[in-house]
Amino acid sequence: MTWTQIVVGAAIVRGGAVLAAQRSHPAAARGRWELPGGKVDPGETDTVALVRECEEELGVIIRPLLRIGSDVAFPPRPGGPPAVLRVWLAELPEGQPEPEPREHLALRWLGARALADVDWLPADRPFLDPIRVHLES
Ligand SMILES: Nc1nc2c([nH]c(=O)n2[C@H]2C[C@H](O)[C@@H](COP(=O)(O)OP(=O)(O)OP(=O)(O)O)O2)c(=O)[nH]1
Repeated sequence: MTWTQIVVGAAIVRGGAVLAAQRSHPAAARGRWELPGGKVDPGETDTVALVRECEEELGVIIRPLLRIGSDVAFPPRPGGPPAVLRVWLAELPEGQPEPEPREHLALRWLGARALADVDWLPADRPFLDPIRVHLES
């Protein structure tokens, strides 16, 4: 049976803004923006992977709240497994430090009106509307 690589992303919301992260690699994606997160490892649950990746990338322990949107399929890569991006709304529990860009070029908190101001990776774009709804609620 074919397996699907799940990539999890966190829409970390604070004070009406969401945290966007600027990729450093590979060259084709360098400078573009994504949600913090990464690949789910074998045997790991999605949310365990989400918390682990965010701690590695940002130095904070997030709290996932609820899934938003639907899985978005990445374009197939020759020889690679099918892969999808799956996103959770998340929060930074009180007492966590300010997120720092340990693996990204930069971090930005974007309010609803600034959401479209950065060059998001294509798979992230379908999540912008559900994120906007949460930022405006
Ligand atoms: N983490 C994350 N990855 C995303 C998003 N949107 C998007 O297209 N991707 C892509 C970029 C990567 O190809 C893949 C995520 O894998 P990753 O973050 O573990 O990538 P990586 O290059 O650091 O890992 P690796 O290939 O070196 O194992 O999904 C997003 O919002 N968050």
